[in-house]
Amino acid sequence: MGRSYHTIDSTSPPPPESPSVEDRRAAIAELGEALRTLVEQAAASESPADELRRAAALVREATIPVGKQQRTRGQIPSADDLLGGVRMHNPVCGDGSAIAPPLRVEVVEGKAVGTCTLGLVYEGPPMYAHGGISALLLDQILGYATSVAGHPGMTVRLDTQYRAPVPLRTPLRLAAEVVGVDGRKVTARATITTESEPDAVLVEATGLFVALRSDQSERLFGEALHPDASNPAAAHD
Ligand SMILES: CCCCC/C=C\C/C=C\C/C=C\C/C=C\CCCC(=O)SCCNC(=O)CCNC(=O)[C@H](O)C(C)(C)COP(=O)(O)OP(=O)(O)OC[C@H]1O[C@@H](n2cnc3c(N)ncnc32)[C@H](O)[C@@H]1OP(=O)(O)O
Repeated sequence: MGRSYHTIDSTSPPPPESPSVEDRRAAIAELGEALRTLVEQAAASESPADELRRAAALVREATIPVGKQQRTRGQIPSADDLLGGVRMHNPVCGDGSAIAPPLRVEVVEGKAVGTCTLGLVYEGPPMYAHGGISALLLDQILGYATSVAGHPGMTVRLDTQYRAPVPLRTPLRLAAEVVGVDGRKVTARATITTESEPDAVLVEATGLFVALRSDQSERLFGEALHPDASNPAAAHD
């Protein structure tokens, strides 16, 4: 993998050999699945206080092996492949993310189409998703649509219309497509529906994305994109 980690526990010996990227991805996904089950069951839990305290102690114990080798803010995860679109910890799609539903996205007839089910951990109004979570999902699928259309950029504007509440624990469908390109500015639209009623739009959004100039890309991401460049800031988190 050729990437060094900032080790916060210098007493622990390094592993005998680097496991393969595929094996680390599988392990990250396994941990992500366990974490998602934990946070969902915690959000839905009606267990008595002593059970919750026992769980808190177990979780603190589980944090020890996970924390042994940590990357800094300026280091891209070694299991990721940015150009290949692998982002293991993406908070919407990442298999390793405790907070990702995760959203599964594919391209269907030029549109980005996503599916997910939101658990009680995303609750805003009782029984329904928090509005910020809907915006998060929409921003992600809009970004995906602009990327697959060959116009990746950063969101500079996200207009969201909430027409009906998004039900939790109900299979959802998201769809997004690019509707306009004007130089570096790309406009895309997206919707959230349930899978069972794909014509009844619950939330819709229009996103404006701006493709970065190379100087902007360097300024914002240079530290992460050139890990070998001398950068004293990278030594600190
Ligand atoms: C994008 C990738 C870069 C490379 C990174 C490397 C790897 C990444 C790999 C994969 C990514 C994979 C997945 C990502 C998936 C989902 C992510 C979801 C998207 C996000 O979560 S992303 C985070 C939130 N996002 C921000 O954190 C942006 C904050 N922002 C800025 O950092 C600056 O805004 C910047 C640098 C973007 C632009 O720089 P700037 O603002 O100086 O604008 P600039 O001069 O370049 O403008 C050009 C034209 O856009 C117009 N324009 C600008 N802003 C406007 C606005 N708000 N409304 C209307 N028009 C606007 C101007 O008016 C001008 O228009 P005109 O040409 O007509 O004059």
